[in-house]
Amino acid sequence: YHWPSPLIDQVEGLLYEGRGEGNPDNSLLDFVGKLAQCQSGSLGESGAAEWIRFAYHDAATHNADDGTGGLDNSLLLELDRDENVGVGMKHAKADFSHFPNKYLSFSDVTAVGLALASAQCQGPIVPIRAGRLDASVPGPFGVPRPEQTLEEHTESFRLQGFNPLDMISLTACGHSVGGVRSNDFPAMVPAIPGVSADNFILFDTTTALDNTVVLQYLNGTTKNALVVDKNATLISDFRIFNSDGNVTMNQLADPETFDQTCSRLFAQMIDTVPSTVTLTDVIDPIPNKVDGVQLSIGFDTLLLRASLRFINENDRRVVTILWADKNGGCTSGACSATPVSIRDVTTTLSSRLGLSVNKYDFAAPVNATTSISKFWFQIDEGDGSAPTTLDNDGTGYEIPQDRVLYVPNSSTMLTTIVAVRNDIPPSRVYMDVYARGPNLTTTVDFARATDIASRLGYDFYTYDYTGVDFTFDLHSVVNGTTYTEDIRDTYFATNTPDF
Ligand code: HEM
Repeated sequence: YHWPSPLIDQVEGLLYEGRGEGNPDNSLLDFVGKLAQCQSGSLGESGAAEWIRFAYHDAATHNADDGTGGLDNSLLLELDRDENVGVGMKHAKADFSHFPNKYLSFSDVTAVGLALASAQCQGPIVPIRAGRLDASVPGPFGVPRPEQTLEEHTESFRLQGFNPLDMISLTACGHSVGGVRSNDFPAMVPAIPGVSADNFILFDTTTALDNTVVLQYLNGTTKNALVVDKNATLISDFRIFNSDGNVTMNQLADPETFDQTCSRLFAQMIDTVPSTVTLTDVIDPIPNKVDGVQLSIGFDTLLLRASLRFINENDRRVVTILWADKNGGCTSGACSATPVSIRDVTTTLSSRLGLSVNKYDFAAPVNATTSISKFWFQIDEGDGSAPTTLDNDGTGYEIPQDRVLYVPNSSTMLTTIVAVRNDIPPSRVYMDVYARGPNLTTTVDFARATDIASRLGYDFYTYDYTGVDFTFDLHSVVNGTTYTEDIRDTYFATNTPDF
């Protein structure tokens, strides 16, 4: 791992760190807030269950014989099919769609969603890899339906890459959360007369992703509609669960076996990708991670924002950021700073791994004339050992340019403000907009922001973009050379602490 690694950085962040802003629901982009919905609603609907079903339905159209399909986001193009019926699908789509960008595919977000859903609902820890690619055309039909025969289901799981025993286990793992909705399967789940058209029969009596569904099936108390429905055609779970004489279900009655099996099969399911796709190694927590790097402009100085994240807590730890000016030295005489805040950003997943994730935030004043070329950190753990230097394996953390800078504190979700060096006037200032997806949505030119006075050798430019939730690259063209600020996010417009 070497910083920056945009894909790894983002997936690792989504998995192991929250936003730590006190009120996670403030943010459109907060996975943890959405995941409070392990169970939500009076009927027991579960956001986590919706995310897991979504992941399965996307992966389920893999064809192991020719290596096509799998977790590739083709599901978004297949949601009008009967086999993908359900309001839960639309919820999951809406939840995930705030996250993809030019580095992060929708299908990687879906995989992360499954891991977070499982962790949040006391289910197994699921190892995550990244690098999935999103399909641009729908895939074949093939998601299993309740009315199909055991033979059809066995063949369908074979094509997905699962043997008949895996089919039993994976179905039990999936059907340990959520349930069947009357709106989606009215033949199985009737509306509650006079009360609600929207009825919901849970697969088991706990909201946890645990083996209760197995135990209740084995002891005959199950209410799982796919086991006990009076229409024998629709009881696909019953046919699958007892297809080996209940040997597998009896094994899954042991909680540890259930957890290990579900971890393995969920991982296999989300790693089911077209044969042309190569996934990264499993993404483990990065011990000392730099992120949130943003050179911006304050009133008297430039401002270098950056965070250093640790996965263990230490009250005695002292962290200093140091930097070199444009010429590699420190002619301004002031090139170090201490943190402005220390935040706990532990997620359910990281806490279940025994980690205590905390961020040291810096907003370092950088002389606008001498500027900055790179930064690094000194860490004193306060335990008597010698302080250590963290410098990205010797290269330092580089700031590639200071010609075009995002100004998050002056920007809003609707108005993007950038600062552009004015010693040599740019011939063009523009941004490439990615509206939460891998593909370029549009390119727009900035206009001078006449209401913001120039300062520190920078002019200000503005653009009102009607899409409120997007990532973007900024560019300034100077003497034929294009300077670029890679992947900024409207998220920071309202969520950058005001130092
Ligand atoms: C033969 C195989 C399967 C059949 C026929 C099947 C069928 C169904 C049906 C009919 C529902 C109700 C959906 C609704 O009312 O909206 C459902 C829900 C669900 N299924 Fe499956 N399923 C199968 C396998 C799986 C697998 C392998 C997984 C995941 C590993 C999975 C995960 C889920 C989840 C999490 C829900 C609950 C969704 C919610 O509460 O919103 N299913 N399934």
